[in-house]
Amino acid sequence: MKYISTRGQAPALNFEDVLLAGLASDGGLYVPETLPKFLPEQIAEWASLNYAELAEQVITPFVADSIPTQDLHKIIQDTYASFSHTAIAPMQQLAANEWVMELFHGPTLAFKDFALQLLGRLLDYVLAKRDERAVIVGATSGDTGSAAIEGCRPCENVDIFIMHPHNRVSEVQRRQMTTVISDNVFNLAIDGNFDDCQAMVKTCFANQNFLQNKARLVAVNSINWARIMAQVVYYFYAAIHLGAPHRSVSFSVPTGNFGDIFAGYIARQMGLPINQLVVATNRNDILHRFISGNQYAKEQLHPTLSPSMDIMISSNFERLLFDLHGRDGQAIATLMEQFNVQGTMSIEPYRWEQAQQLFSSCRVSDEETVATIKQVYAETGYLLDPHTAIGVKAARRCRNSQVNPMITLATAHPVKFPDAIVQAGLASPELPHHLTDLFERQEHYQVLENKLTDVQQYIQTHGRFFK
Ligand SMILES: Cc1ncc(COP(=O)(O)O)c(C=O)c1O
Ligand SMILES: N[C@@H](CCOP(=O)(O)O)C(=O)O
Repeated sequence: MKYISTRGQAPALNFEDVLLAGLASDGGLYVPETLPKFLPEQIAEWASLNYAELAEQVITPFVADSIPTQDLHKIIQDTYASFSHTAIAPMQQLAANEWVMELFHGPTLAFKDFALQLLGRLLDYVLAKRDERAVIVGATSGDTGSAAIEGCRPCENVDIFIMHPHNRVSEVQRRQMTTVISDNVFNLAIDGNFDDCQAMVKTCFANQNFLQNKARLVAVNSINWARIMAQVVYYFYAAIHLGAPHRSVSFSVPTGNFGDIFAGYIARQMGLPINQLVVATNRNDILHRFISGNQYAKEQLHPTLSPSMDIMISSNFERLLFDLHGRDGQAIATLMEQFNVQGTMSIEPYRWEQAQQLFSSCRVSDEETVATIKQVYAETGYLLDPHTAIGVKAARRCRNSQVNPMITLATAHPVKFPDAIVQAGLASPELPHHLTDLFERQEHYQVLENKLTDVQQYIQTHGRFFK
């Protein structure tokens, strides 16, 4: 399968090169040139598969030209063996036709493990085969960081530098990253917000001279197509569980960088009967303002009780725009340039209306988040994390059918965000066994100014490949 850039000027690549590429050389994001499509009969045959078996079916067409079947089989089996629940992504029913899918049974207790446990193994495999070394530079609002560290730390040929916004992630999230002591793991607390960190990652890809040809630069954020690919699987898993392909389902997705919900959009393009995708945002609502009013405009970023979604510039939104513009790379290059200069964009109404046919959106305040945690707990005894609560609230407000099951993605375990749980008047759950001593472990991280040159210099002076 070939992958092309959303800005139309970078060379088409195969999966292996896309995995290692991060951003395309023209600043765009890679997407498959054509998506694999599954027929209803084929999807129906998958009803008896477990998660890893299903993942193999869904992922194979994306990687077949780079990874032999038996190697992929082993990589996927190992990936999901690291999860603590035998169902991998269990479903919980809240009410009639209302479900949550728990995506927090991986090692770092957030949905990021689904893709980053796989991505680490794929990287290790490809780098070893090519005898190459990689420097990962990643940005996190809290969850990608620890999942990437956990997924990539065992990779012999990888150094991993993760930037998080200083004092803007939860203490559990910070400790999950900073207590990992390994000579290839580096945590940087940046005096800025997540957008600042993400912008530095993208600038590093645009100009890689700072690496002095010592290693290649690799992305662990959802700009890397492999992240999206792995996340497509659980949409199939949930939908089949609830009757697909014979029944359509809807999803509500707590959204920040638009990666997770974009994976749902891709699943639908591949043949999964999805009726509605609800974009659930916190106060940082740029995506809600686009879906509801065709206005994609930068505003100040505010800290909230759902810190992982404190994001303004949503990387994967460009992938959706590409499709809405008939996959015209030049049009996207022009649009993104306009957005970079003016900080705002709208698209032609007929294109926006096309998006509205599938996507709905809702902004949920901190007060509503806390009230939802409280309400759902009172109704069902089930404890939501604040991000999932935003998804549930948005689902209840936006759903366009009571007949199709509505599934909210439970993107993180509540133990990661005790502030919101306590504000809801509830007791924060206990840390799972492998993290019980998290608060006693020693932390290692470097606070840096929000300056690219400082970050790059840090990488040069600390990275193993520069010695
Ligand atoms: C717990 C949690 N929920 C939701 C999101 C939003 O996901 P996405 O950025 O893929 O839209 C994130 C971070 O990305 C997260 O960490
Ligand atoms: N919420 C994320 C932000 C980064 O998003 P990504 O999906 O592009 O890696 C986080 O927790 O770090």
